Amino acid sequence: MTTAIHARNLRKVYPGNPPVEALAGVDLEIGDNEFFTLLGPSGCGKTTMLRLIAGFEHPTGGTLEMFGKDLLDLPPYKRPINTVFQSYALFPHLTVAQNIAFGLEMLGKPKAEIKATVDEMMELVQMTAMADRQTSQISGGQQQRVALARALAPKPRVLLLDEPLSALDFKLRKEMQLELKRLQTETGITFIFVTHDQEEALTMSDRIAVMGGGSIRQIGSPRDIYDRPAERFVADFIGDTNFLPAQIKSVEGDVAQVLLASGKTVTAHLPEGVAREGAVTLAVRPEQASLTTSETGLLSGMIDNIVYFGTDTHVHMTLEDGTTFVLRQQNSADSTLEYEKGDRAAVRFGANVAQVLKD
Ligand SMILES: Nc1ncnc2c1ncn2[C@@H]1O[C@H](COP(=O)(O)OP(=O)(O)OP(=O)(O)O)[C@@H](O)[C@H]1O
Repeated sequence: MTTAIHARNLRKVYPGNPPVEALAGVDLEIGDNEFFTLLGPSGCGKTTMLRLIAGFEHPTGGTLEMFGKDLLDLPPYKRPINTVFQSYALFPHLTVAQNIAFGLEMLGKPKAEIKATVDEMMELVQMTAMADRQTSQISGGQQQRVALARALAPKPRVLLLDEPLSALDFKLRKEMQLELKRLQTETGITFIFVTHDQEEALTMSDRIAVMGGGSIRQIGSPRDIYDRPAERFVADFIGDTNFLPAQIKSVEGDVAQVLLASGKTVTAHLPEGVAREGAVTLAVRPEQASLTTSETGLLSGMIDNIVYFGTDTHVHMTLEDGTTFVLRQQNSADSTLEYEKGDRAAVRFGANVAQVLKD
């Protein structure tokens, strides 16, 4: 993997009383051609990271390189980087084509080259038919496409995207998620995408960095992050998770035998850097568990509520030790839930499904 962006011990402290440490020493390598997402709750430092890469802010400490060259000495306009913001900042009185051409004209490109690039970009974002419309007369989704085309037109090596889909409605956002992924694949440009929406991150990214409190808590593929969260913060932030108290009985490599509150034992995955003995917390996703009878299950309890969601049904339980547990069962023509609210039942999940967490 060729490294596009390399941050080492990157720090940013905003002055104030008290000062705010927005980035607390971040180490990060983003590959060329990657769709890389910075995901985390509000205030965790995502935008600060983007602003440092773009050059709108200077770090308090650490280094930042792009394709092996120091970025920090370069002013923003000399960095082969472009940004798409949440507000598209288009010129409403200019046409689609003029908006896309604007940056290229500022760069002093020859007329013929500008025309060819604008045509190519309109084709790419499927806006050719609307070339002569003013951007005040197109829909939000179309404006988003124009903003993307304008940012891609100077052919930056890295495109920064700061929550670019958050102003769109749910259906359009879904469409644009696929569209963004297609654009990234077709152009081969490194995309660094910032969002606090976990579903957006999971559907589009090659890799995700989950941030919390100014540092990176875990980096991995969407599957790694979802199936193998390394710590409670990540498991809690991404998707729904059941947390179960447990005791480690024995460990072999990355597999642990753990004792549940019911006295039954189950095999769980043990990530690096997690306690290899004593009391731990297990994470189990709602869709990875199923209902069964008390004899065959791992943990018994009472069904508190059953909620129908159309595509699936959520079963809320209180286990014998008082822990709450939610299961999710997919609905289909031949699956009917055999349990009712108030029934006693037990929870079952397979070997290696549960994940031992760092607290
Ligand atoms: N110019 C500034 N001056 C002082 N503090 C700032 C400044 N910009 C950001 N901060 C603080 O730095 C921290 C990180 O902010 P940042 O905008 O990077 O977070 P974020 O993860 O992008 O949040 P959001 O999702 O809400 O945009 C926050 O505590 C924020 O209040």
